[in-house]
Amino acid sequence: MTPSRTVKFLGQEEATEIDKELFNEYQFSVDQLMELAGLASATAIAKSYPVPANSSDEYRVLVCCGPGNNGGDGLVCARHLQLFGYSPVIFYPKPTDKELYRRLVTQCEKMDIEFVKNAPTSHDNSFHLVVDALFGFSFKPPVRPEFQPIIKFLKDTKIPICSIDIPSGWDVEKGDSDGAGIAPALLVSLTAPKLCAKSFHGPHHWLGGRFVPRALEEKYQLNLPPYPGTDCIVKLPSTFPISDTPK
Ligand SMILES: NC(=O)C1=CN([C@@H]2O[C@H](COP(=O)(O)OP(=O)(O)OC[C@H]3O[C@@H](n4cnc5c(N)ncnc54)[C@H](O)[C@@H]3O)[C@@H](O)[C@H]2O)[C@H](O)CC1
Ligand SMILES: [K+]
Repeated sequence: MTPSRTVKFLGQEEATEIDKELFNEYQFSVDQLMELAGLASATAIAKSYPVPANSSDEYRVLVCCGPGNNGGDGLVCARHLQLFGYSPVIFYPKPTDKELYRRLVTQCEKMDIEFVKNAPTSHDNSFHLVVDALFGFSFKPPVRPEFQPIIKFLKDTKIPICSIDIPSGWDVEKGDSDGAGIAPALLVSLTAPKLCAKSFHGPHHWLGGRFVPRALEEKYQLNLPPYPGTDCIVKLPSTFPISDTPK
């Protein structure tokens, strides 16, 4: 029988296990993978929402960053978005006191990327896009009180949301089970989609994080689609053939 080539959806535990294996067995550093994750995210955004040619208006993007590695991906993404011609503004309410994060913040500050202190309100229409880099695959519901205002903004806003790895606030495995969560227009799944991606019905689903060694892909039977040429992202169909459930 021909082996199934449908991409695998990861449970929370398996995503964590693969992440650990990349760091411990394959000896990647967080900085390396975060740079590729953030670059893939910015590339997916640029492919889906290009800056209009010959426009003199700023293309403002609000990048909301959380306290973990998902937030780090957001800081990297903001830096690349600026290099791609966007005008990112960062909301980073709980900066992580670790050297890696301090360096990422310094890089953004030195590139004149603005940091805002207050969570935007749903009346704020000054942005063309919002990047959701609040929580990734380590999120455990419910959202703690300090992040509720920004999640409320993401639920209420009409501005297209681009989520990195997980739509924030969604259960990593059950997804948006009650339909009351945020509704991103774009999702960049990193390494492989997580089970929650089955609830994603937006128009732009990308796979990024082109750093998975072949042996690791085979060990976890990820069945990743081929990346075209030298691209760092590949488009995933919005509706997947469902073949995998966590063991
Ligand atoms: N292998 C890969 O694909 C890589 C992915 N990357 C990105 O890393 C995140 C996972 O990062 P991690 O640090 O493990 O966790 P999170 O960012 O998801 O969040 C942890 C952070 O959030 C807090 N938190 C958890 N639950 C709640 C809650 N209910 N309310 C409020 N706060 C919460 C927790 O305390 C932590 O502070 C992955 O998704 C990718 O985006 C890497 O960058 C590269 C490798
Ligand atoms: K996210």
